[in-house]
Amino acid sequence: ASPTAALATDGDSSPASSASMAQPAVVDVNPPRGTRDFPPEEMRLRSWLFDNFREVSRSMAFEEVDFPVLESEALFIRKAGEEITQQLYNFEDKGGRRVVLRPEITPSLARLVIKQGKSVSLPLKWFTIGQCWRYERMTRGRRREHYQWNMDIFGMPKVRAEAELIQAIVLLFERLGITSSDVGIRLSSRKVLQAVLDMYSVPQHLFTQVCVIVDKLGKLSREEIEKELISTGLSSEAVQGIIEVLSLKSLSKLEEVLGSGVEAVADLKKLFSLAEQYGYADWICFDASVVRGLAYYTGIVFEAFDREGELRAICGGGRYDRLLSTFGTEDVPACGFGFGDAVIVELLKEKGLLPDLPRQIDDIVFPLDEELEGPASSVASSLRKKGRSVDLVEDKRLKW
Ligand SMILES: OCc1cccc(Br)n1
Repeated sequence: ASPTAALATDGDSSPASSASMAQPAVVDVNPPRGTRDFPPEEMRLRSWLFDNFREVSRSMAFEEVDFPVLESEALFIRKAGEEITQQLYNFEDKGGRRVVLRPEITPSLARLVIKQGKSVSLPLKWFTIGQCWRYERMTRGRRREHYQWNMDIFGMPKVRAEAELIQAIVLLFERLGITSSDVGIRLSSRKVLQAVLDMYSVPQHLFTQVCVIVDKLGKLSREEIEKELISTGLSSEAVQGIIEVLSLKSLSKLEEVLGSGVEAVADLKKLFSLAEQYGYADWICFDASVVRGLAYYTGIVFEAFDREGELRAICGGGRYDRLLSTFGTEDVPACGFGFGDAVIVELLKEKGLLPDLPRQIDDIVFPLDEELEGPASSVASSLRKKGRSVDLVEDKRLKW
């Protein structure tokens, strides 16, 4: 019954008279601001997308894991000024604990790796699909929740891990009918920025803050970026050097600037060579401006974007070799990505790639009169036991 009908009953179980049915609902039937309902048709699309996430994860021998949406706030307190930590959906629970609706999943993955400690052998290849939250002033009218597919590898220090994760992303796009002319994957390494900061003797403690600022390239004007960089204490010479290197789109040019034998260049060259072997070289391109906005990335970073339209980031990720030590334990090299459920659906709509997902019923059993209700139930039951989807219908539909 619709909420209106439920609210309009006159105290007993039967619906109230039709006159009172016209009254507006007492409670707002919309979901909380920034959140979504998934009625059957939308839920079929979401399940189809998640089934594709799962099938790619299975094909790459990743194991599914899961975590509470509710996490300790301490897992997400970082000082680098990231948007994600400034929009925490945080509160104090009835036990006085500081908790959050998680804004991302990587810290939970790291927490479980630490919890399991030596009882697991490396490398670990884990995936999960889970809802993530942010509390953003609704001035921008953006969503406050989305579902994210995460794939992460723990204990694989070499670039092979990044190459595996990028293949997973390409396999997903190909399963959905998206091609490398629709979408590209930009990649770089935070070691590029590290090398530039070293050239200008910038103190190491500024590294994550600088990464978070330069991640806004393309969103803020160059002047605003320069102003924010200067405000961290960088010299104008260092700021110009950073902007110049981050505008590079050619690996050979980068090698000219940074010199050969730089680890960043070696890593990227190795990744491009692996990409040829995997067969997805036409999907990827080097772009030194890619740094991603999460403080804990330490190496290669990548993001998929639509080549037309607003160049939205569809998914992104990177290497985070020093996240575990921020939780007080020894580091395990790691890398992973997050892939949201909303931008990809917008892209599929724009490309005319949304699948037709009709309701799936194998049989309808319909008792022609009351005497047949019993036999209809046994027919439906035996068909269901054979695995068929059976809709046992009433002879009268509730009119409301
Ligand atoms: O990717 C940033 C993000 C985090 C949580 C919720 C939403 Br919507 N978006």
